Amino acid sequence: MTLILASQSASRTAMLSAAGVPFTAEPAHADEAALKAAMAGAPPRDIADALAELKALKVSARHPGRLVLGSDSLAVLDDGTILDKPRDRDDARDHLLRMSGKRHDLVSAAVIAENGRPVWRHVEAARMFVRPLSYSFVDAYLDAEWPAIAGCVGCYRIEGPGAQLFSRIEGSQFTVLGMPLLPVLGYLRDRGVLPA
Ligand SMILES: Nc1nc2c(ncn2[C@H]2C[C@H](O)[C@@H](COP(=O)(O)OP(=O)(O)OP(=O)(O)O)O2)c(=O)[nH]1
Repeated sequence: MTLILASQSASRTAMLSAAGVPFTAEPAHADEAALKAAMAGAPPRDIADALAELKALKVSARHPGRLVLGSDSLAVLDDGTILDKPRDRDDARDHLLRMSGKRHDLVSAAVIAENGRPVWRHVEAARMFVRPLSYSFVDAYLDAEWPAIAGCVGCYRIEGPGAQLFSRIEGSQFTVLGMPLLPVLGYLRDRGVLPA
């Protein structure tokens, strides 16, 4: 049985395709803003988990008997500030300068739902150590990467020139790309979607 990915994220669909997972993608069109507002002040991992669950449950309700995977990512600064995707190029510049020379966490959550109920969940964080960034570097980076990074929390494509932003990363690159892929693959093996 093929998995349904409740997402319109190019990065998430690319990850599952590259990993050889049989799936179809269907956007959830969930009201993420309302949930984020309702959970203001909650731990970022709980927010990412709840958003992933919201997407998975919404699509699962439309597909009885199918496994549905929802995912969400947040960038969390060391003072607890949560950064979403940049509104525009100036917002991306602001995000990058706020992250310059500091560590932030890229938190990615995944929830799998079946028959409208969550049956599996996992949250992971990658620790991202941004090197000190000059204004000229940031402006040249945005000249090259805007608007390609418009859909990316953290304002980088780690698989692309975004790698130049970091002195070190701790954790899985998959988590940065948009989901804790290896635990997801483990559950899919448990459920017979992938070969053991
Ligand atoms: N290709 C790439 N994408 C990244 C990177 N870092 C973050 N992203 C993307 C993955 C997700 O599409 C996006 C996180 O935003 P969300 O979790 O709200 O998902 P999005 O709205 O894109 O799609 P979805 O809610 O799943 O339909 O940021 C990266 O380094 N490379």
